[in-house]
Amino acid sequence: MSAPGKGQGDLDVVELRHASGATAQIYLWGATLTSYKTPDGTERIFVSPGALFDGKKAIRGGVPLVFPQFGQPDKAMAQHGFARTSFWSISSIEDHPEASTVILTLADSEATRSVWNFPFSLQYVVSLSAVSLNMTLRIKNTGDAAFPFQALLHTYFRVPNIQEVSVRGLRGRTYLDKVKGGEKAIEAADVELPSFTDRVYTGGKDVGSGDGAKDVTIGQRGGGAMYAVCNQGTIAGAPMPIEIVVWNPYEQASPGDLPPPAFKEFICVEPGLIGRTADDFVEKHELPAKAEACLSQKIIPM
Ligand SMILES: O=P(O)(O)OC[C@H]1O[C@@H](O)[C@H](O)[C@@H](O)[C@@H]1O
Repeated sequence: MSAPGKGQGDLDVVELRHASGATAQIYLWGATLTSYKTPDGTERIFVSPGALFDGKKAIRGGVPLVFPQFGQPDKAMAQHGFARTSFWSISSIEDHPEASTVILTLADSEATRSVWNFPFSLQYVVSLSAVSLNMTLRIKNTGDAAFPFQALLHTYFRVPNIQEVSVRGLRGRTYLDKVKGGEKAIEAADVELPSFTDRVYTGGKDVGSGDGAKDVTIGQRGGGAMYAVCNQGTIAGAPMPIEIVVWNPYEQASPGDLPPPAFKEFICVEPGLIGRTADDFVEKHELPAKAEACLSQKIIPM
């Protein structure tokens, strides 16, 4: 039976337990998913051994939610926004034969309005089945005027060794290389990460067509896939191209709460609604008054 409980630092968590034996754990602090185990008991998500569970700093690892900004274009707001450093509320926890599901919510408050003055409500649906984990962030503009926003699911996938990982499905897409000062290039091959990597892949023309072309797989170089990942997004009902951030800091850029060599054990592959045009991340998306945006990632461990 899925249920709320207590996690590290005495923080509130929801434990999802599906009848198949699959489990997941989501902290109300940041609505951060910190564990996803398949029915065989294998952990699929990485959390840093240096992660803080103090209700102050974002949890390093898991699946932090990035909203309403990516990075820090607006210096008055924290990097990656406030969703990952807010206390969320439980709306429902349900166990059904096909899936166990939790719904968490967050709405604007004095604290959020002081850094981003828009009314909104977020709903985060995490659904665990025998074969997959599905995370969907719904963003509702509850106000009377459109607002600009960005959103990502900042997933830290657990991998045996970052140096042996390759990401398939991004070939042919333009990317912005943050390690090279924002230089643009077209991806010619499967993505490998032999060193510090921080790239934003644009949503290709094929992306969002609903034909499965948006799928990305994470696997061993020259070997089999470890994860099939399906990323989708809509704004006001219209399918959107989904950008994908691929990040691993190696030792060079590991932050303080990620003590080396912990970087070896994950790859971030983060679907996002980042920029309004396919190759421009400067102009944010707009969510019209009363409209809803939706961003989801489905993970199928192989
Ligand atoms: O340290 P943070 O705020 O969690 O961010 C981690 C990384 O998140 C990625 O999404 C960004 O592309 C990186 O530039 C950033 O360093």
